[in-house]
Amino acid sequence: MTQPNTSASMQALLNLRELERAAAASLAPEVWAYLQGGSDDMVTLGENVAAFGRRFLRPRRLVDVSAPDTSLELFGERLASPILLAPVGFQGIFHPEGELASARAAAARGQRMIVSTVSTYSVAEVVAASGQVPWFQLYTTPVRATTQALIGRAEDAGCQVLCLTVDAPVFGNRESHGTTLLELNASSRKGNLEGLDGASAVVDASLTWEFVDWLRERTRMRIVLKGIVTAEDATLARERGVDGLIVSNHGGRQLDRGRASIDCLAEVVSAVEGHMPVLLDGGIRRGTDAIMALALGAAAVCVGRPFVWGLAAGGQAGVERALEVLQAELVRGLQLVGAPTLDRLDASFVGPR
Ligand SMILES: Cc1cc2nc3c(=O)[nH]c(=O)nc-3n(C[C@H](O)[C@H](O)[C@H](O)COP(=O)(O)O)c2cc1C
Ligand SMILES: CCCCC(=O)C(=O)O
Repeated sequence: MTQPNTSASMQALLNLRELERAAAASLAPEVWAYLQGGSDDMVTLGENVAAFGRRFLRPRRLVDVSAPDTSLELFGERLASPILLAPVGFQGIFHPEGELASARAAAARGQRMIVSTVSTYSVAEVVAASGQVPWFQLYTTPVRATTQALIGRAEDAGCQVLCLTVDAPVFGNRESHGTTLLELNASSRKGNLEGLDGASAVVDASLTWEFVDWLRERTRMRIVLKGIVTAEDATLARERGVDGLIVSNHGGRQLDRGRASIDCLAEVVSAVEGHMPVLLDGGIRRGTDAIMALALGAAAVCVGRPFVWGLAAGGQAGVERALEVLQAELVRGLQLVGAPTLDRLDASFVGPR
């Protein structure tokens, strides 16, 4: 049964699980499988969520939490919330308004969106529709001139932050959704790549750290590497003068049997020694998950599937609801753990069982 796209029906959905159920009912089975799926046996996909479940909060008492504030400064910008919308490609398959709806919702809530290279609508269309300038996620084609033109489009749209995805030299083995990704890549609209030569291949198996230098010479955007999961690579990124990192395993869709994102965070944070912000994505389903990540050193977090559940269930209103639910959980969680502002959080708030 398809849900009516009204704010009122979205308001009735109490948490992300309910939005997930509504999304499942709205999407064709192959689109649902593409959204939910991962690689191989989907061990890492499950771990991303399970690893939050193995951690517990250590709340502090008798702290004045009457004026909670979730704002933060990131790359010279004041953000209202540390929860960002992760880059998710081909959003037009989840709802006809795709990224335009997601971006309008993000703008309405003062939250930042990251637009994928393979977005249905171009980053310029997203800016025009929402009035918000997103971050841009970069997949590279083997043709450097094409990549350069793509970066130019992001710059022309006003983007200040470029997230280079580094966990996809090839695509993961997506048994759960068969050839859907390849078909999408071949047949879906990709607004950012229209009119560019050699734009059908969006990954480049020959990419190395030299490409980060290449990027640095060609753009003034901040460069963030998305997909770093080890201290070793965090150190290399720091030596290359990268501006930020996103600890991520691509929502368990690339390498299977890698560790959960939250299990990779501490070593990455410790390797960068405060020299750049470290973000995290993967498995965040409740405000308390975000609190754990922030307490363990993440400057901010991104959610992927959760906002897409909203998009599928109710377009812009659905994305707004997903973001609203998570933000309300974050605020209440901060009050209940005794940390009215994000800078009060540290690792002492998280413990094992
Ligand atoms: C349907 C789908 C499409 C995605 N497309 C992209 C993409 O185009 N670029 C990218 O860097 N990551 C992509 N990702 C990964 C997300 O940015 C993010 O790392 C992941 O979804 C986070 O995990 P979560 O879904 O548990 O929040 C995609 C994820 C999903 C579920
Ligand atoms: C061209 C690939 C984009 C989608 C993607 O990154 C994913 O399905 O995980």
